[in-house]
Amino acid sequence: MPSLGRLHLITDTRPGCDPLAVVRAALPVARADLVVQVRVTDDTTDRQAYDLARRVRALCVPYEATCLVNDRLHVALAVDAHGGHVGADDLPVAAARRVLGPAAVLGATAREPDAAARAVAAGASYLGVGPCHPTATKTGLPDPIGPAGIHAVVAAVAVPVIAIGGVTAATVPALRAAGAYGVAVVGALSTAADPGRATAELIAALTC
Ligand SMILES: Cc1ncc(COP(=O)(O)OP(=O)(O)O)c(N)n1
Ligand SMILES: Cc1ncsc1CCOP(=O)(O)O
Ligand SMILES: [Mg+2]
Repeated sequence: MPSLGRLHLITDTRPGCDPLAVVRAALPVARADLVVQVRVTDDTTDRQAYDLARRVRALCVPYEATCLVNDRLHVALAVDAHGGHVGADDLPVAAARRVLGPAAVLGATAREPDAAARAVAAGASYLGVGPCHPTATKTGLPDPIGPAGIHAVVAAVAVPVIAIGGVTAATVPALRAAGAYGVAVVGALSTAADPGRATAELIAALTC
């Protein structure tokens, strides 16, 4: 299993976005500290998801960056990704582990300590925890849990906790102080005027 990167770039495939351009800008800056999670909108076909994931996987190779696929684990297997990420509407964690196999990176979403501990017992190798802060990227989420909510989960599990939801370079220090191993971002990179520079700022915040 590759060591987990601290900066998780989640692809933004909403209209007007260019996810491959963002990945290309981030990779030379973050290199093996980068995890690219291929996440597509629900109306994306499996063929389109496969094509994007195949390209992302190839881009990651020279940088030894990790490539994961959100939700669609058959796409993860098809492109030989390092693993996948599942949440409450996806395959249960134990089933996802059976699909991906023992060596894969498997992330699971958890918002509170009990669910987090259950996800780890079922085979999650890291947890995506949030939303930490308000986000415009995903609707229908519960209230933000803040750094204190992150800390509660960190105290309950022994796997890396990746904080997600409204994360920017400015909010990283408090999340790290709460025990987050890393962060996952969509908008902080996909809407950045200069995604390479935004990547450098996030990496600097994560490593100081
Ligand atoms: C690192 C990380 N954490 C949480 C999520 C959210 O996953 P999920 O709850 O399944 O929601 P969708 O992303 O599928 O809409 C994530 N993708 N990555
Ligand atoms: C998929 C997801 N799950 C919880 S928050 C979120 C979206 C995070 O996007 P952003 O980094 O733009 O707030
Ligand atoms: Mg999901």
